[in-house]
Amino acid sequence: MSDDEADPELLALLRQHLQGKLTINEEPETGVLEGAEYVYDNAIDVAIDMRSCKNAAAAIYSRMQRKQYSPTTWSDHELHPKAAHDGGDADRATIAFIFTMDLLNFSFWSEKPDAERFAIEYRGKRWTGYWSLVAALQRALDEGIPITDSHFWQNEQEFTLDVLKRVFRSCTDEEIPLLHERLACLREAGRVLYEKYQCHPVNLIAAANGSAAHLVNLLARDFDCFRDEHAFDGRRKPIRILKRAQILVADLWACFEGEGYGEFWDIDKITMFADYRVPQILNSMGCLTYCPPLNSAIQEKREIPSGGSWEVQLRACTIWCVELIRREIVKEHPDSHINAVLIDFFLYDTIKEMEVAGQETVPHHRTRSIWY
Ligand SMILES: Nc1nc2c(c(CN[C@H]3C=C[C@H](O)[C@@H]3O)cn2[C@@H]2O[C@H](COP(=O)(O)O)[C@@H](O)[C@H]2O)c(=O)[nH]1
Repeated sequence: MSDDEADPELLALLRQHLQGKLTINEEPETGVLEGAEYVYDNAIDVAIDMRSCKNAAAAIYSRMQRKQYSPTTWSDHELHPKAAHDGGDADRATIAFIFTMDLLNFSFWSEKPDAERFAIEYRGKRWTGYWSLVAALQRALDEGIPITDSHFWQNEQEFTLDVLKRVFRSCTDEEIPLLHERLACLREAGRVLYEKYQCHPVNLIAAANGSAAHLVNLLARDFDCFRDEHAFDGRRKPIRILKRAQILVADLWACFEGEGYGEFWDIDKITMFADYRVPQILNSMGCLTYCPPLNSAIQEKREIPSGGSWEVQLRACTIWCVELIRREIVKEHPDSHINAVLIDFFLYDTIKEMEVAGQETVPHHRTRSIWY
């Protein structure tokens, strides 16, 4: 066959595709990692130190091994719901809990001293930060408030701002940040679940056909409050961070231990979750470094605008930094089942242990938004 004659088999495939008879199995992609690398390549205020990343990879791997870190670690936390693994009503309730939790999983940081910051009293303990959210939801359910029911979220007579205030009532004088925004997230989610998913997030999972990336894309497509993407540096396409959409998929995967409602064949496509804690520990390990003005803003606990160049560079470079650490671990330990989700969970839990032990060496950055 001369060079200018096309391969007849390829022509036949192309003809079938054009006639819609052939669906080339396009693997869903979220685009998060592509955007993170683009920002890293164009960042001037945030940098990644490769030597520190190599050292961090070795330290993280050995500590994860020692702690036998796995998806089951998620359920070890006393406040997290436990999967029944039978696909019945209990598991549906767990899905509704995790969906509600990750709708509201943002912005708990406070400038007040520990004794005065927003805190939830539950099961005889004071919970702050992310755990205050989980405690508040568990307490509401114990008190008969159907806070995880999407019908309730849409009922403006029954579910008022005052009811949400009660759900998040603090044992200090400080209220939970962004209370109105949290109500708006629940109202929107209730409407979308009613319009598209027969009022329950279990139908969202079904629509994803076992793909983590597809579920993330459905969340970003259908819910404004999950569409965590931002303009950067004049680039035509926004940078997709999708932190709460991704952590929702990861929490389902971890809670159900990769089975049943937590089974995603492409879970390794999920990146770390760009919050305000993981950048903090990566900065303290020397992996992530900032230009002097940004570093001063963080050290002096000045607020950094949501969606601004500094903040997008910080979040995207954190995603890329964890990806480099993941690649380093996989290169040194090809048989390890470590993915970005487990590295992220491990880093978050580690910085929280450091916080409790008073061992934080650098502050986390302060941005107030519904994205993280
Ligand atoms: N990247 C990342 N960010 C995470 C988490 C979690 C909790 N995940 C649990 C599930 C499995 C893990 O083992 C954890 O036990 C919360 N956050 C975010 O941090 C911030 C809260 O910080 P603070 O106010 O100090 O509690 C806020 O943006 C919140 O969305 C995580 O895992 N990864």
